[in-house]
Amino acid sequence: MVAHDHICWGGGHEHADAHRLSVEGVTARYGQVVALDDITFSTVCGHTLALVGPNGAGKSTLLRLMAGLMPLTRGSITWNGQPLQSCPHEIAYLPQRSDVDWSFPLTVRDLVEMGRYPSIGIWGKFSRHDREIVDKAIDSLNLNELRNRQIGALSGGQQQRAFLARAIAQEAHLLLLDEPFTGLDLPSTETLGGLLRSLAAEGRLIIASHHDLNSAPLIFDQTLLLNRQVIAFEDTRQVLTPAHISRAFHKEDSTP
Ligand SMILES: Nc1ncnc2c1ncn2[C@@H]1O[C@H](COP(=O)(O)OP(=O)(O)OP(=O)(O)O)[C@@H](O)[C@H]1O
Repeated sequence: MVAHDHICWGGGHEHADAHRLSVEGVTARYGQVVALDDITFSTVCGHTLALVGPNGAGKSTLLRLMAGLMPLTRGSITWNGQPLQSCPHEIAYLPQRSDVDWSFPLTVRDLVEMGRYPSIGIWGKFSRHDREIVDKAIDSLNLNELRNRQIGALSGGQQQRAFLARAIAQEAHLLLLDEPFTGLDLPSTETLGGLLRSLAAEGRLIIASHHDLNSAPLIFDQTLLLNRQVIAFEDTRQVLTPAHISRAFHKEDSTP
């Protein structure tokens, strides 16, 4: 059950048998543009991981690669040693809000039910078990009162919660979120941050692109700082140092 309204401090919640994501030597191009060059990192469920870097650093590209929405030029992405693309049911991808057609006629419940499609197929029949999972996902994200509302008529924070409910209904362990905090006010940011920490503590791996360096340590226990290449990776407080940030954002390093 996810019902936290606060941002908590501290490290991730690793379990001995946690699922492992490994990204090794990943390179990706758009034509002649090298968007990512030799990216390597590895982590396990139980963590919230921020992708931080300047505009054009490759954050969205890395999320799209992991979601299987574009091909790798080189390298591999594995989930417990298997190609990640062989486990599509494990991946829930939440695009940037600007990439979603909010005018599409879809209620919150319709959206959350879509989380069951990877298991039952688009034309599959909903069982009582599927309906229970959908109800539970809606309930756990406090969306009961909004279940029949069109997704275009939700606030930004409610829209993110609806997409998270879909991911929970899917029973995915890897949640890939593209700039989920963009446009949210402080209370909504705190609510969503607390939810992400709770979802990770329940055994999922949350990876999100993030622009706000101040809130990053409050929400994410791990950070991958990148600018086409990896600048630093590991605990957020050790990654987001002035020296690393200067390197990533191409500023002068003012540290002695
Ligand atoms: N469809 C595309 N065609 C060509 N080049 C692209 C395309 N999408 C992204 N790029 C380029 O790939 C690089 C990485 O872009 P990406 O969107 O992954 O960066 P980002 O870190 O998510 O940026 P932002 O913070 O601005 O969202 C940039 O140089 C960008 O111009």
